[in-house]
Amino acid sequence: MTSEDNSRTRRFRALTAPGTPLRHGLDRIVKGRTGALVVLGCTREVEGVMTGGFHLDTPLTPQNLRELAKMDGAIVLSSDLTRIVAAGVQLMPDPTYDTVETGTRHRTADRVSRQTGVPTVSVSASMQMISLFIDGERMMIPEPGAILGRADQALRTLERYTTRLNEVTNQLSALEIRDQVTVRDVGVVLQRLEMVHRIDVELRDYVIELGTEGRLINLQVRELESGLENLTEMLIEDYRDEAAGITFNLEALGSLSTAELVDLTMIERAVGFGTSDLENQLYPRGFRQLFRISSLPKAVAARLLEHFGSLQEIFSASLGDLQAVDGVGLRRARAIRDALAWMAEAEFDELA
Ligand SMILES: Nc1ncnc2c1ncn2[C@@H]1O[C@H](COP(=O)(O)OP(=O)(O)OP(=O)(O)O)[C@@H](O)[C@H]1O
Repeated sequence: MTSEDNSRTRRFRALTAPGTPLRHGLDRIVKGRTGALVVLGCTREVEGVMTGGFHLDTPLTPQNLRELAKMDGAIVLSSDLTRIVAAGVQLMPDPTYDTVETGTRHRTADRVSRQTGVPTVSVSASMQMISLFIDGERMMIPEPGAILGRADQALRTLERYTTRLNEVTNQLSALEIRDQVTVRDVGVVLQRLEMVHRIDVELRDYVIELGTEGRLINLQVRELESGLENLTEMLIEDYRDEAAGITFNLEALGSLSTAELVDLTMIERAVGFGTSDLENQLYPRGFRQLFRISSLPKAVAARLLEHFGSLQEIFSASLGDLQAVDGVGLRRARAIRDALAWMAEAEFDELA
């Protein structure tokens, strides 16, 4: 599936998520056990398969949808999903479109969606189930209760993963300050970062499917991930060194299977550390550490690194040395020295 397909599917899943008028209407139909076939747009291709029925052009409200679903035939919505264009429509898609669905309602929904490219929704009267047919696929629209259970479980996993990620990131900071970082130490952080990323993607899908009921989950996810937002970019700034053969391609982590992700040598190979020895020492530039000094403007931090070349050099710089950098006066130089001293103390405690 291309990313364009993916975002189209996400859009329609969002449109059928709890809180939308369409979903309210569909839920009422499920409760009323009547079933329905709804075409989510009225293009020329859709008009080509429509016969009979009533032309309405009435607002899409849960009540209207529920009432019109009592009639035999399909309901056709306007392409912006704000109006009901027609009801009681007989759809006549080309029967040569392959479908594995059983039951005429679901077969028709599948064929119409494939033939016209417009998504359709079927509500099964016998199974009390809502399905979305889009781009040749059928997706069940689960009940919010079922998604909430899964989302809750994923949240608990995310909580464990972010705690561990914070732990290994703090350990990495301590080692960076001691100048004792190895490929293994960075590999462990990347491993944990990717695990958090994967569970985050899963949770984002749940949030979309839950619609308005997903707001709390969304807040909890943001809360758990606060402070981790720029970690990927900072690690790249610190460790990518093309000249030394360290490609540090973090996108490659996404191609590792779950089994491969637990193996640090696979991570090292995918990302590209320029060595296969996990105990090999690495020399971070120090972006991540400097950006932790809140009073220091980012531009000045970047200039400091450019001037000194590495965090270790900044650590051993005198007040006078620091002031040689554009934007650093005596006060700022003192603030940098104090912050670094404080950091060193805190990080040595971390390793103790
Ligand atoms: N080609 C079609 N165009 C419009 N509506 C249709 C079409 N085919 C089926 N339907 C609608 O689906 C209804 C149920 O048909 P049928 O019992 O064959 O479906 P089903 O797939 O077994 O559905 P369910 O899972 O709801 O029992 C029909 O009464 C009609 O309202």
